[in-house]
Amino acid sequence: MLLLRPTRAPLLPCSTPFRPRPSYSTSSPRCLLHQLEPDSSPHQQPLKGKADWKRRQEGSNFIDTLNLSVLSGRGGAGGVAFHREKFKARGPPSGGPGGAGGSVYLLASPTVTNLSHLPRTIRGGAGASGGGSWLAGRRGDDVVVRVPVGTIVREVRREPKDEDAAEIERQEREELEWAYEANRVRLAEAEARDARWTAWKKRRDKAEKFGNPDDVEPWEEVDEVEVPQEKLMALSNLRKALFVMYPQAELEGHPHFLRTEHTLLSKLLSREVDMPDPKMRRRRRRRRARTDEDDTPLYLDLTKPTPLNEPILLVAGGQPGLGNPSFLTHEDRSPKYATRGGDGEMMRLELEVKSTGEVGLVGLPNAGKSTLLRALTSSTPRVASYAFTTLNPHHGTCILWSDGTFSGPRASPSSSSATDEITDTPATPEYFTAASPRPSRAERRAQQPSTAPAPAEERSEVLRFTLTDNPGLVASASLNVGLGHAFLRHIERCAALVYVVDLSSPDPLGAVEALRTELAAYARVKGLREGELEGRIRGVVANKADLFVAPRRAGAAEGEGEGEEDDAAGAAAAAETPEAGRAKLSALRDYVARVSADEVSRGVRRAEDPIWVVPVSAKRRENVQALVQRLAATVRTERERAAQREEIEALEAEEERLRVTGERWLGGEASNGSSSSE
Ligand SMILES: Nc1nc2c(ncn2[C@@H]2O[C@H](COP(=O)(O)OP(=O)(O)OP(=O)(O)O)[C@@H](O)[C@H]2O)c(=O)[nH]1
Ligand SMILES: [Mg+2]
Repeated sequence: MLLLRPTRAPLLPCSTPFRPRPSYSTSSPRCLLHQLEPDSSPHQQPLKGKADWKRRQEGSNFIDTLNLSVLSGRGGAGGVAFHREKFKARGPPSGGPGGAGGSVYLLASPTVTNLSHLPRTIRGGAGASGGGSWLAGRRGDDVVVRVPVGTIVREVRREPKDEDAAEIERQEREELEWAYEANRVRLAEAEARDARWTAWKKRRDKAEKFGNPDDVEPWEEVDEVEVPQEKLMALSNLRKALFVMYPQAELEGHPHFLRTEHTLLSKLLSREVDMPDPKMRRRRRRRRARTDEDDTPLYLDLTKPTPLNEPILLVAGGQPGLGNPSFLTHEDRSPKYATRGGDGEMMRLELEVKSTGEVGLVGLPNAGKSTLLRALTSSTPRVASYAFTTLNPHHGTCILWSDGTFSGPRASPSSSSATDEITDTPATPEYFTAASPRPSRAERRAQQPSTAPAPAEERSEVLRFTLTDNPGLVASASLNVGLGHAFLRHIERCAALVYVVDLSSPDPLGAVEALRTELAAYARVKGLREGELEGRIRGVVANKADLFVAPRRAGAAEGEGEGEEDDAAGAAAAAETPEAGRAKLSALRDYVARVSADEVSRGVRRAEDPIWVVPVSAKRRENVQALVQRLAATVRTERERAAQREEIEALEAEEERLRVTGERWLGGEASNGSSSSE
């Protein structure tokens, strides 16, 4: 997590210091900050557009990569006002402080699944100006950007060309120096005039009291010192950007005002506060570095949901301006000026969502991944008998109960649909094609049984894990061919992967081989460890096993002798006998065992993680119970390993902390020792 406010001085010392909103904690360490990932390769950009286009064609507005700008709001100006009351003609200054600008925060939320709800530019609200009667201006509205869990956030810095930046910087600095110089001359002049006036007034009062007032020379104004026009101009411009004046206030020769101005200009010169940008000449300022070593581009990997009360600060809102009571001093009883608010900041971000399911389903198009997800969870991805039905990842939760059954979170235990065959999703939604109009909600409610389903016998939840159905992989997806990386990025995060192959296809072994090759190639392209993705494969689901069962053969046999077409169908069906299915399955098992052993020997896979093979029929939900048991065992092992890894990391971090502290302590002792010996 990030610091929520930069530790930056307000424009001027102020009796009411700016405080962040109390609901946000500022204590979280900035643990996820890394250097920019090396692989944000520009060649992915056109294909990203292609993936989004294809999704839109299918009527989906899923967006998993997005470039956006976040801008925080400007702080409101302080108010310049004086209290007015009956019988009190000249009340004290009563301008309220301005409102702070709105900040922009980031929150990884499990309630969003993609980035389609985000506009390209996100702005925090501007703070309102302070009013009279000590009324503070309204704070600018904070904005919380919600992104899915699993989003990677990278800051993109587009620095202006070196010469431009240097030229603007030089010009700004020169104008500041001129303004400072002009202010210094005018301040010295005003202070001298003030001193002269005090002395003259004293003499005149004395003469009026004790002698002849005519002895005192009349008051004479001294001509102003010549200051070059451009310096006066620079001072006047900066004054407009820094202060709000009371209408028709004469502050030109006012020593107290000039002194305040001098303080502020000195702070600008020493870079304690930022230069104001009244003309938005440089558009918006980049996010300020919180500390010197903190000026690396932001990189966040949001693998866990962010606590709601601790959103991550992206850009802080502008500081509020101070009202004129802040400048009340013994000498200046009616300050006729207030400061303007600080500018907001801007940051350009590149967001990339990488899904974080625990078990990812990987397979060629049409293998039945979506059908399998529908069979195991209550998620309802589209199912159809053509390739690339699924274009973005779908998540589902599988719950295992103590009585050995399983269900998705919404599935009712008594629901009969748990055993129904999963049919393909109709191309056109039913309510467009249905002859009779769709029943109203009231009618549907009336049709429902009046009594609630009987509660299931006592059972408790044993395990709950998430499954991700991913779009189908094609050959050369790792080279970003087709919609390659747009699909592959979503399997990078799954703790365990499972291949789904169509057992009825001519070459299921070839399918496994193709998937392995793609994963290995993608891992290489992404600079992952060798075998990183292949090593995560835990099993193979041999789907569509129902196509090998007797009824089909029997159905085909019925058609025998009814013509040539039927002969062809009969031949195809003959290939799909249970014996053929068993032969294919055992060939697949042998092949997978060989692959597994090979990966163990290459050091990519642990010996205790051989790849299992489970034949299922996702469509008919047959043998899925055995599959769930396998998946549950895998998830349990992975969770144990993750917990162990976290423990080891925590221990290492603690060791490192002790080492650094010890070194500091020993270093301190050594230097003390040497100084005492001297
Ligand atoms: N007979 C039979 N058909 C199945 C089975 N599983 C899936 N199918 C059919 O296979 C076709 C493709 O299923 P999908 O679940 O859409 O396949 P997919 O792998 O998600 O495909 P993509 O999303 O395009 O990658 C559909 O027509 C399903 O009805 C099964 O176990 N048996
Ligand atoms: Mg699918």
